[in-house]
Amino acid sequence: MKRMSTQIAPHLARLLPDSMEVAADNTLHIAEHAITELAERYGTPLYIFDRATITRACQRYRQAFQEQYHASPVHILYASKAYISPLIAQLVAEQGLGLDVVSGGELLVAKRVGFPMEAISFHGNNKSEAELRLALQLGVGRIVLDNWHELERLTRIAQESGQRPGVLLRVAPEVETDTHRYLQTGHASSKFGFPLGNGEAQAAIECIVREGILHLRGLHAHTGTMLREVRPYQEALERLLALAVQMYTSLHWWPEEISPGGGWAVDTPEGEAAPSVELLAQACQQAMERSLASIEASLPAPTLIVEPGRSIIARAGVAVYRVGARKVTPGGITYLFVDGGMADNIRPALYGAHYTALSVAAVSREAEESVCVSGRYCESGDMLIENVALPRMQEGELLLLPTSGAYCLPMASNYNLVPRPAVILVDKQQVQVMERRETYEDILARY
Ligand SMILES: Cc1ncc(COP(=O)(O)O)c(C=O)c1O
Ligand SMILES: N[C@@H](CCCC[NH3+])C(=O)O
Repeated sequence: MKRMSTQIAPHLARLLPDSMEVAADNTLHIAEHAITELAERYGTPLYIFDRATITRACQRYRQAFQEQYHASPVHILYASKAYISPLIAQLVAEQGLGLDVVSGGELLVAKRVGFPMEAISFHGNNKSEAELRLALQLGVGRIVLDNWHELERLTRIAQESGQRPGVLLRVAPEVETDTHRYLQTGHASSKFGFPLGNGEAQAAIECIVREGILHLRGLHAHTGTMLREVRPYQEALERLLALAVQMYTSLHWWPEEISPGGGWAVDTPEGEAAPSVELLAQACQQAMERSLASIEASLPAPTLIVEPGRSIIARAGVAVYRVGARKVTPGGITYLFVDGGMADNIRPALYGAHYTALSVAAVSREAEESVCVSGRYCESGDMLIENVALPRMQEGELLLLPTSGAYCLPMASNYNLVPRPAVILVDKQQVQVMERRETYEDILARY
């Protein structure tokens, strides 16, 4: 194998999984498996996850917080909405991380692998009665309450079952973030959380504490995703702690746990590097220190919970498509049609997210043309990449899209009744099928 840095521009190499290399024949390999062979064996579109990259990302989070954050104990929960399968849940548990789930489905994946339930936070803004009952039955560590309806629903279920579930109160901390409008979650008019400014968060805490039916373990906020600044994390922590002080004064209630959520950015194809996780850990340390120093009473620093999703899994995953056709329009646009598209990756259409692509078999060949990588779906907006420079690719060649590990498959659909792709997890020893390719039988079985 050759070092990738001599074959691929450094800003592109940084987007690839740790175990990806360029072989002597100039084709891409992952964990010593030729991508061309994996595509032959498992078909395309194929999503490939690199075990080593995920493991290191988990370790990096743990180490960064161990070294930079000393104010209180820390729990790192992997946000499974970014991508989950039983194998990923197992891997994350082996690395000592907990899990953030957002539905009964994600919770059942955790259950299937015997994930420690105490290490799970159950999120969502409209958890059903059945989902709440499931969480209670499984003994989930904390249910994150989003609104009054959930509070009432869970209180009733807890009374009926005689259990006292642990809960966090999700607060909309009124913190602005510099990210796509659809990715902002902590502003005053966010759909998530109890508003802070109008006193609802305070009233909810009072209600839970006075009733004593639920065990209010702490406070939670999540301000957005693809965040490159530490400011929203600091502001969220400071506002949550200020709220805690207010509630201590009025109720003598103090949180055991506090969370500024997840949302840390990853490197972009445009060459914008994500700030380090160490920086995030330092920022949390500063915010906790500052806030606690301003409190007169001597109160213990709450355990910190962080919930990274994208920054654990995005770079570990690549999508491999086969080129089916090319078309040059009279207007001069060259389309490269691939066998997947918006149904396995809605992010470009939904958020205008940018991806880049490499030719699997001709990595270091000079770019010869600018193309629009377009999917197979019946939508003009089905463009995975509007404009990317590539060597001239022919029908049958393989195209690889880096940083496809987060929020592509979890948002995949059966649009046009196309079966969903196969997903594999690789390391040097083995290739494991995480999700078999969906079949027409699977699709028809639902009718
Ligand atoms: C409550 C909560 N926690 C954590 C995350 C994970 O975000 P990210 O994948 O950007 O780290 C999200 C998603 O935005 C979220 O809504
Ligand atoms: N699905 C989004 C992130 C939403 C995270 C959940 N609040 C994305 O692709 O970036």
